Amino acid sequence: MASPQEETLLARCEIPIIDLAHIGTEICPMKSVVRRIGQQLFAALSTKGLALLVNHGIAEEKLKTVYADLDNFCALPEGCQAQYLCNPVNKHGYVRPGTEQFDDTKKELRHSFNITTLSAAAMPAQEEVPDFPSHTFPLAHDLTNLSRVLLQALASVFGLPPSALLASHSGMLQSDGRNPSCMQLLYYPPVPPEDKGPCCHDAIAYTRCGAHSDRCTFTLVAQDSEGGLEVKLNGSEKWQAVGHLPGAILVQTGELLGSWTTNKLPALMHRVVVPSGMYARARGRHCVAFFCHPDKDATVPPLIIPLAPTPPVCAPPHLSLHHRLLNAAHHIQKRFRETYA
Ligand SMILES: O=C(O)CCC(=O)C(=O)O
Ligand SMILES: [Fe+2]
Repeated sequence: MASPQEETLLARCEIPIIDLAHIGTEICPMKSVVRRIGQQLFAALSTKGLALLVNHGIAEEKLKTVYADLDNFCALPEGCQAQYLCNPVNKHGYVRPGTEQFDDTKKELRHSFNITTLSAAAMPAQEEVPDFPSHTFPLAHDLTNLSRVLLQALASVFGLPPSALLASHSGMLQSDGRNPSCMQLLYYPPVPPEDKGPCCHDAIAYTRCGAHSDRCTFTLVAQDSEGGLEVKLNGSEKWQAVGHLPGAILVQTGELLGSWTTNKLPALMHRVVVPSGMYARARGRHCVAFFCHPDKDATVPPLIIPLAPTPPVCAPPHLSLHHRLLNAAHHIQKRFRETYA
């Protein structure tokens, strides 16, 4: 389980919770609800960098099925997994532990299966992971639709027509190479027993995911109850455990939203640490992260940033003025080169 309840941001009521009930559909959302969500999202992302979404309509069962499928994939022989290794061009496929490193000082224990194209031919065969595409593709559609709702909500708060940010993110998971959005299935295996834990000086340094901010507009994160996700809230240098609200989906600010808003909505620094408890270390953790990206050729219309009291903000070190001048595609290519071995 997560670290003791009182130690998490959630238990201290420090994470804004946004209720998406009565939103309507992604094609025809209720204008007044979209406006309210936009205001709540802006307040949450400008002051904290993250929010929890509830009543989003994505059934927990769908996530659990996908977590089980990923377990099955990770249990396949290496030779079989090798057929599905991540394609360097479209980034679709399996990434072995240690291949994508955010922290060079530790070994990162993480399997990921990236879904960037909804083509059954690019997925493990039926005899390897039964029904993998029919379990994952509907979830990818749901997360794309949820992202579209949030893009409309953000457009409303930035004084833009509802379709403005949808237009710059029109290629999400369209499988035509126009847009790098990705649904990433993550499995963090149990910590090897030779890693003695934080109290031992000669411990082998493992972690689950090193500190970073995401290179997208925003990220949606669904996780199991194992815990380990930590964040630095906007303006703070302290790592704090997020905690787990069953059924909720986290939204966290990515680097592009940070740069478009001149850091009024700064990218959230986050990491996933190995748990300290012996039993928790012996269990794996599952997560689905949906990285919502703009189209590669997108230009974002000028945003009217609402006046909101925001605490002083620390930009992540890699967000320089030079970075803000790069277009979306350059930015993403540069960050992939930095993190993929
Ligand atoms: O596992 C998580 O909760 C977050 C993973 C993550 O930050 C990432 O893959 O970018
Ligand atoms: Fe991340």
